[in-house]
Amino acid sequence: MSRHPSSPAAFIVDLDGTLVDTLGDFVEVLNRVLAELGLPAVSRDFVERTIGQGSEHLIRSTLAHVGADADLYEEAWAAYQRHYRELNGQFSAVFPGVVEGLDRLRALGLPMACLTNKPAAFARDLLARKGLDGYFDRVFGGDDFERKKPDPLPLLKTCEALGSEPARTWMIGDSSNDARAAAAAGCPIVLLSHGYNHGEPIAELPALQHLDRLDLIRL
Ligand SMILES: O=C(O)COP(=O)(O)O
Ligand SMILES: [Mg+2]
Repeated sequence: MSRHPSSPAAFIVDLDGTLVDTLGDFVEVLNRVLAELGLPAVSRDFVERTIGQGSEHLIRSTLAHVGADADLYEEAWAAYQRHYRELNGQFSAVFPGVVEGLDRLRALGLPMACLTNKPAAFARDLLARKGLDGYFDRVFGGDDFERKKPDPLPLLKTCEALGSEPARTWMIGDSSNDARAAAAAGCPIVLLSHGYNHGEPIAELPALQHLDRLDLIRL
């Protein structure tokens, strides 16, 4: 029985910037790819501003940023996959408060999914390597649906998979992609401040809750 109308019935949790600080992985992979292609390296700042919309967007933006020919995309994509598969998680860390926060969510006994724009295979691998895989009934990546966040489709499909109503399925994320997708899907949004929001302050986006750590979530 629900405690009040907006009490959660399920949770959908983003991965990069929300559960795991993966910026180091992205920087390392991209710079290995660029070195292999004989192109200049990119800065951590550039990568932080650019991640969140999936690997295709990241690779295309990176090639454009270093002034490379867009025709290099296929080669860069293949190299990106190879390097990412190999070092996934090695330059990443679980954010403080995440394990405690997930424990608090799990204690409610509600269905939980991880939904990221990262390719699903990399997401599953990263969750397992960081010991976070056991929390989720379902894991969906950017290649599981026709469109990625900020489109609402991935959230609506995930609600369907969890058997939960969007209005009572809380999305927990770190960027405007999560916030826009949640708003369009009709899901309440909880935003974490420690992630990557294209260089914009996340506090400016409307949310049910703004948190500095996941374990501070009000349930
Ligand atoms: O763009 C990505 O690959 C990661 O994005 P996420 O924040 O949806 O996990
Ligand atoms: Mg994110």
